[in-house]
Amino acid sequence: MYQPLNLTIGLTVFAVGRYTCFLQHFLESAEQFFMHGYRVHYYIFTDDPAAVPRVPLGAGRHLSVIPIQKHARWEEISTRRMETISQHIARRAHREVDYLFCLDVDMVFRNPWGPETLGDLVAAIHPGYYAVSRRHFPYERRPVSAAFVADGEGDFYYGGAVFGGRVARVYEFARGCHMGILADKANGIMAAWQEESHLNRRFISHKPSKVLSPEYLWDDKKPQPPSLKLIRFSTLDKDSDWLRS
Ligand SMILES: CC(=O)N[C@H]1[C@@H](OP(=O)(O)OP(=O)(O)OC[C@H]2O[C@@H](n3ccc(=O)[nH]c3=O)[C@H](O)[C@@H]2O)O[C@H](CO)[C@H](O)[C@@H]1O
Ligand SMILES: [Mn+2]
Repeated sequence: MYQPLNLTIGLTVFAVGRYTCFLQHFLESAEQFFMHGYRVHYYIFTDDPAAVPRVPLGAGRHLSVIPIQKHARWEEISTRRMETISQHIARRAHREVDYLFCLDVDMVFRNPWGPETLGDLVAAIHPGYYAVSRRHFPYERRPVSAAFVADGEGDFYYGGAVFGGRVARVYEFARGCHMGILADKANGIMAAWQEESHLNRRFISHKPSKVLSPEYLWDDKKPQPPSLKLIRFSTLDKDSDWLRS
């Protein structure tokens, strides 16, 4: 239905330090399943451009490698993404894409991810919390944090590994999260789940126009429940200690 609009879909992904090892599988699976038939622009942010594999791309699909610096702590690498994404949209991506998805790299596509995921502002339900009552959501609960969520607030707990939408909306969203992260940093605080906490805070005051089910953000460590018919995008089981050392 969106095809006549001739859209370009951007995808940002970060591969810093040892996380470059995920790129091959990520990109190959994206070529197979992500937005088939659309123009796609991958933006790969990495401290090691030479480590980006040369995955053959289909017609109308582009890949740009954007060098970034490596931060020492993994929490810093992960949370800095909000700043980098918003700067990248302002400088460049706003001219190049209509929609933008921002995804974790330690993941793989297993089934089609298509135009049904397009919306002004898109979030995905975290696979660990779709069947859990709201009071168990792991929101940041310290009032001193900019990511603070009071009891009784919030509809869903979203995963930090997937968000997107129209590029202008993603800019505002990522920038807002970055501002919260900066405020916390000034106070010497790291939110409970890093940028995911800020993302969840912001989605309460700026509700997503579309919420993706855990089909779009699964975790291979979990058994597939009968209610989940199709796994489209899933976290690989990984050795976090090795990756982050
Ligand atoms: C189960 C769990 O614990 N989940 C948390 C963890 O997700 P994850 O364990 O999925 O985080 P992660 O290790 O995948 O890091 C997030 C992303 O940052 C990039 N990256 C990170 C580190 C690095 O050295 N190099 C690099 O490139 C990469 O794109 C990666 O996919 O962390 C997230 C954000 O911090 C959230 O808090 C999640 O809730
Ligand atoms: Mn991840």
